Order: sequence, then structure tokens, then C-alpha cells
Amino acid sequence: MKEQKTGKILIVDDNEDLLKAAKIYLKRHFAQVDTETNPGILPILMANEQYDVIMLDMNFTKDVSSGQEGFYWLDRILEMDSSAVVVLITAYGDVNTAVKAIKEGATDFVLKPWENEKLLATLNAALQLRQTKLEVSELKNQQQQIYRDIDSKFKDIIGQSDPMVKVFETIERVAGTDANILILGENGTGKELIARAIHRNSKRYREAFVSVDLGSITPTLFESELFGHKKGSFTDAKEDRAGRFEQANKGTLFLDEIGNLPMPLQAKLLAALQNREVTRVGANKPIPVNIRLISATNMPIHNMVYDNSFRQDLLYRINTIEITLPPLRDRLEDIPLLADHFISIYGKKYNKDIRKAGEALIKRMQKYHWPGNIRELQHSIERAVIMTTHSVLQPEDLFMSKQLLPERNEEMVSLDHLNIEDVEKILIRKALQKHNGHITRAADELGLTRSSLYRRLERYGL
Ligand SMILES: Nc1ncnc2c1ncn2[C@@H]1O[C@H](COP(=O)(O)OP(=O)(O)OP(=O)(O)O)[C@@H](O)[C@H]1O
Repeated sequence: MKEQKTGKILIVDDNEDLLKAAKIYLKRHFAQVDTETNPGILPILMANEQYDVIMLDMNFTKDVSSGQEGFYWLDRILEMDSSAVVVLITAYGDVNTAVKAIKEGATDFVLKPWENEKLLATLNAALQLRQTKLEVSELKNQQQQIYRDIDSKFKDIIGQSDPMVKVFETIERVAGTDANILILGENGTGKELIARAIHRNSKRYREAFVSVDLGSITPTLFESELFGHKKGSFTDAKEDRAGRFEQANKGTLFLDEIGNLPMPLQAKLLAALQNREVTRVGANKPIPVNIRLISATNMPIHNMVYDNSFRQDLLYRINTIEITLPPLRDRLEDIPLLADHFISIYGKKYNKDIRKAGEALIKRMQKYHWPGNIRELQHSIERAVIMTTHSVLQPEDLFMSKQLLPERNEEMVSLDHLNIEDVEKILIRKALQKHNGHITRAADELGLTRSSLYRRLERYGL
């Protein structure tokens, strides 16, 4: 059987020939290889995709070889994702700089020009490290979540805007029922937070809340992860194991990123939900399960039904009640509340006496587009609290360097480091990912003909 490719790699380097050659070679070995010449759009790329390994050039400006740009972007990448694994691309003679960068958090470096086999070995090792880092951070998160769950009910969900008040009303009404709930909303809008709140306010609150990120389960492991397995049913099945459905028995099962589930797996999930029973891989006796299902996605799931990438019968099964969380840019009045909420949390955590966000900063924040929504706001405030010397946060505290802050809507394209082409590239990448590389569907979505999409793919080296 052909082995499933894994690993999402991003290569950022200003040398287009190098990018092309690396992409052609690495695509044979990894699930996804994206390339980019402009490091300025790293924050946007990272907000849209979870890369396993980022290969980063040290110098982008012509005739500069200090590596300062590389250090700057290394820092930014690690700020955005503390589990990021960065492999630096260095020229011969730059090894000292690379060693210094490793001290600052890079994982490894490759020397240009490289031998393909060596590059592959480095990236495979980096990929493994990434997996370990993610597992560790998942365990830490689970532990933190347990502590949070113990002493909070509804109180940590901030929001007074009309759309949020409506969301709270819906939760009040549906939490106590066993209705299946589908939560829609962009990344970082609080879907998991709301799912946990529903569980805590339900009759099942003493039982488990089991969260599964469907986007991160490989198809080969899907059945065993969700339904469990019997010892010996496949090479890695060293002992009998209950799947997530069984673990959530009597409690709530939260299926995150349900829109990312490939079609064949949708059928398996639907069967389990319909029959209310699961059969462990390698076993033949079905086990009844009693779960309350909450699902979430940031994908336009109704459109996906329309273009046949999501089963209608599955959608009907999971969306008895639908809750749509508005993006942060559509609830500007919540920004001051959220900012003060996070200032108070991080003020305590880092032992700093900060009273609030100043008016100028709030105004600035209300102009920003917040592609990463509340998660992004939360991280920005945490950084600001650590770095500031003020007792009232000021605009300059919030790392609002122009290039990193696309302002709302049309202003987005006028920034120093973003131009129409960058934005177009991002949209094309997103459309292709959404449609699993299906050119006709991606072109339709973008309002382009197939041939003009092909032309753009060629032009941008995508
Ligand atoms: N209304 C809110 N009040 C306070 N904190 C919030 C609120 N909404 C979200 N957060 C915080 O923002 C972060 C992101 O929220 P959450 O993980 O629930 O988003 P999500 O929509 O599930 O994200 P993703 O789509 O990336 O999985 C969390 O730390 C959460 O506690």
C-alpha cells in the first residue's frame, strides 16, 4: 500500500529558482509544500495554515548578509507559534550566524546549495520534533483546561455586543437539551470555548468533555482514533484501546474542524452517529455509545454541501441547532472588554500592574482586521503586557508595526509589505486548499476561468 504523505512545509526565500527546485523535489515526500518570497506575509500565512516546518532564509534584502532579517522573522514565527519548527537556509560561510540562530530557537539549518537527500533527512527529523512539540503542548493545554474548567462556568466568555448576546441566549436555551449543535465561525472566534460552556451548562457536566480535532487525524488512523481498536489489529495496536466515542460515553463529544473530514470518513462518522454504536477496529462486537455531539468548523459548510464536498445527511445529523460566532471585526464594541479581560489575566500572570488599554490603543485595535480573531487579540495583549513599561497600554505596546497589521478591508492592500499580488496569492492558496487542489472548483470560487487560474498559478509559482 502506498504510504500516506504527511507534513506541511513552508519555504520562505527570495530566490525563486531555489523555491521552484525545492518545491518540485519536496512535493514528492510531503503532503504540502508552500513557497513564498516575501517574509512580510508570514503572519498571514501562519494565521491560515499550521505549518509543521518552516524553512527560512536569513537574508532577504539584496547585498545584505548580516542575517538580521532572519533573526527578526525567526522571533516573530516563534512568537506566533511557540511549537514552530524553523530550519534556516544559510549560505556557506554563514555557519556562525546559523549557530547563533539555533540558540535563539531555530531547530536546524541547511547550507546552500544542498543535496536533496540531506535536505530530506533534515526535514524528516524536523517533522518528528514538531510532532513531539505538539504532543507536549497538547498535554499542557489539557492540564490548563482542567484547571480552568474547575472554577469557571460562563464567566470567562466576554461579550456584550448584540451578536454575542444572541449567542448567550441560544446557549441558555439549548445547553440543557441533548440536541446536536454545530458551531460555525472563523478561526479563533471562540468555538471551542462555547462548546465547553454548553457542556458545563448541560446535564452531562459531571461527565467527560472529549475534544477531537478532525483536521489533524490522518485518514489511516481515523477509525482507530474515533472508534478504538483491538490489540494486534494493526502494527501499532499494542493493546486494546477505547476510541474517543467510548471515552466520551455519557458525556459530550466535541468534533472540531468537521469541515475538513474527507468524504469516505464522513460516511463512517455518519454511520456511527446514526447507529449510536461503534465497533473497535479488529473487533466485531458493536459497543453502544451515549454521547451529546457538538461539532465546529470554520469552513462554509453549507456551500460545501452544495458543491458535494460535505454530505448533506451528515450535516442534517449534526446541525439540529446552529450557532454562528461573529468575527471580532463585526463586534468592535467587545474589543475594549476583551482587551481589559486579557490585560487583567496576563497582568496577574506576569505580575505587572497594568490598569487598562488606553483610548488610542482601543481605537487602533478597532480599525484592525483581526484575521486570527480573539486568539490573535489574546496573544497580542499577552505580548504587550510582557513588554510594556506603561500602566495604561499604548498603541506602540501592541506590536502594531505597520507591515504586520493589515488594517480592515480595502486598507489591507495598501501596506508596505502587502500588495494586490500577495493578497491574490493568499486567496488562490485558500481556494485550492478548500477544494483539495481541484482547479475547476477553485476557479469557480474565485470567479476566474480555469485558464486564467492556471496562468496565475504559473506566474506565482504556486
Ligand atoms: N468571548 C470570549 N471571551 C474570552 N475569551 C475568548 C472568547 N472567545 C474566544 N476566547 C479565547 O480565544 C482563544 C480562541 O478560542 P477558541 O479556541 O475557542 O476558538 P476556536 O474558534 O475554537 O478556534 P479554532 O477555529 O482555531 O479552533 C481561546 O483562548 C479562548 O479562551
